[in-house]
Amino acid sequence: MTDIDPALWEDYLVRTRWFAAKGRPFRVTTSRVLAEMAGGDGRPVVSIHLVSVAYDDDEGGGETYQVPLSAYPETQERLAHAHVGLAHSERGTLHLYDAVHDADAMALWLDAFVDAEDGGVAEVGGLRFHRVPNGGALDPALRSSPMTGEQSNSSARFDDTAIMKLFRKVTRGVNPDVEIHDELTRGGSEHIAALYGWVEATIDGEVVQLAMLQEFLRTAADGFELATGSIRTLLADPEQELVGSGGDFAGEAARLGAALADVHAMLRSRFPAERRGADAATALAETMSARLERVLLTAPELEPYAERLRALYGSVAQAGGLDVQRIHGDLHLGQTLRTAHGWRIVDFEGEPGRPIAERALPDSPWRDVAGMLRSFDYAVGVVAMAAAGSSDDDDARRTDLARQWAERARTHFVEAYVDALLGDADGDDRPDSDGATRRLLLDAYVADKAVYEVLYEKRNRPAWVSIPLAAVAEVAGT
Ligand SMILES: Nc1ncnc2c1ncn2[C@@H]1O[C@H](COP(=O)(O)OP(=O)(O)O)[C@@H](O)[C@H]1O
Ligand SMILES: O=P(O)(O)O[C@H]1O[C@H](CO)[C@@H](O[C@H]2O[C@H](CO)[C@@H](O)[C@H](O)[C@H]2O)[C@H](O)[C@H]1O
Repeated sequence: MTDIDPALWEDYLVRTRWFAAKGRPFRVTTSRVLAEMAGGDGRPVVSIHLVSVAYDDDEGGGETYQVPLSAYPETQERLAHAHVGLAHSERGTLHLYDAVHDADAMALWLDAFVDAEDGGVAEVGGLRFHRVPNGGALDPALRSSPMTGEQSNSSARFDDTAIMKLFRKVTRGVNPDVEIHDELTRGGSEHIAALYGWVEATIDGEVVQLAMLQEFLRTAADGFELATGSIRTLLADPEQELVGSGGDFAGEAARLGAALADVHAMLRSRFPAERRGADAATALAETMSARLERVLLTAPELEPYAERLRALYGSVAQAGGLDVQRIHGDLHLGQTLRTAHGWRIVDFEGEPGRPIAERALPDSPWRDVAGMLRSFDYAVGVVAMAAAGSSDDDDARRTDLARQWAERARTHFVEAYVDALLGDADGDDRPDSDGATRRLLLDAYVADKAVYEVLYEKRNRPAWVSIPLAAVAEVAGT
């Protein structure tokens, strides 16, 4: 494959969901072909490109993205929606498509995983395909289809058997999603999708992990869809009482809280975890304050709440200590799936905006708990936004019911989490489980997440900024 014109990459990147730079000025600095998998038998040649971008704004910085392309000498009507552009090679003009959408291309990944066999490794075109011992059996006849949800990465499922997530932002070293899934799979966690394998390569002597293969959860329903569905059910009949109605989410929220506590307990036992001293609380407060000051530059609408938030973070600095362990790091309802066998948590990659090395550091589990609390609030906010404009006499009652829904979901989630935490076999009182510290940390993490979301929404879904802004106003007590 010959080099691809930077203008083609720039035009393509802004059309994708996974490109993080929405609205920021950027340029493609380099692109290179990392690996190439030969086609044949009606399959395309697939080349895996690494495309680096630099940002031309005050924030600066840059990222490298993985872009696998399938190349055909003729245009492919079936892939029109995934067309990337044209390239010129010694083989003539090639029509390039996003390989994740191309079942004939994804078959090359599947074949390589099949060749790796249980617990083994296969090398194909510069990539290493690893299979975990006792992972699922893989049939080479499985057919892939791309997942269609809003994603930071790109996934394709192989029928009902497995799902492969291709990491879009590429960083050197172990990917936290692979690392955590590997440990939790070995530990036999019931609340994740088991890891089947992963793909990696070596660049300048360092490992980069490019994709992850997991159990496909056939009966899964997205947690955020379930929550918004439950609110819609509730509001459809504003006469009804929440408790005991079909729209009450308290039971699901409690089961989710217990599932998170179980995952946290296993993470505590399989990764470093410790009680840190006063310095850790001060450092946490500084990190939260630094985020606030950074986001204020782009979101001046946060200014009226800034003083109160600084005071809240100031109290965190006085907390005296902090229990830390490996956590999820970007937990929200969209990272949870309700299956016939209970809740599962997915996507342990951490917060997409943070450097990968930072995401693997031990952190407070209350960050995850707060992430879920924010998500209950989002579910209510999204339903309210969809209903805006259509007003009737029951509006006040609906607002009240939605508020009750969020309150019950929050309370049941946290109570079940804390109950499971305190009932943990180790019997000690970690992490930060005294009530006052917990409430302080939860408030601060909720505020910090809402501040993060203000920036996230401004860049990705400007119409949604009002949801986290309202949360900031609430936590700032204004
Ligand atoms: N093991 C799985 N089985 C079924 N669906 C899954 C599985 N893992 C993820 N999904 C679906 O794919 C979506 C995106 O997965 P996720 O890991 O969150 O990707 P990203 O890192 O791109 O955000 C999830 O919200 C879920 O709907
Ligand atoms: O799932 P990702 O790792 O890509 O997380 C990013 O995108 C999320 C949106 O898809 C974003 O989550 C925010 O919106 C959700 C509703 O769509 C809501 O449930 C979350 O509470 C809210 O934070 C997440 O913040 C971002 O990192």
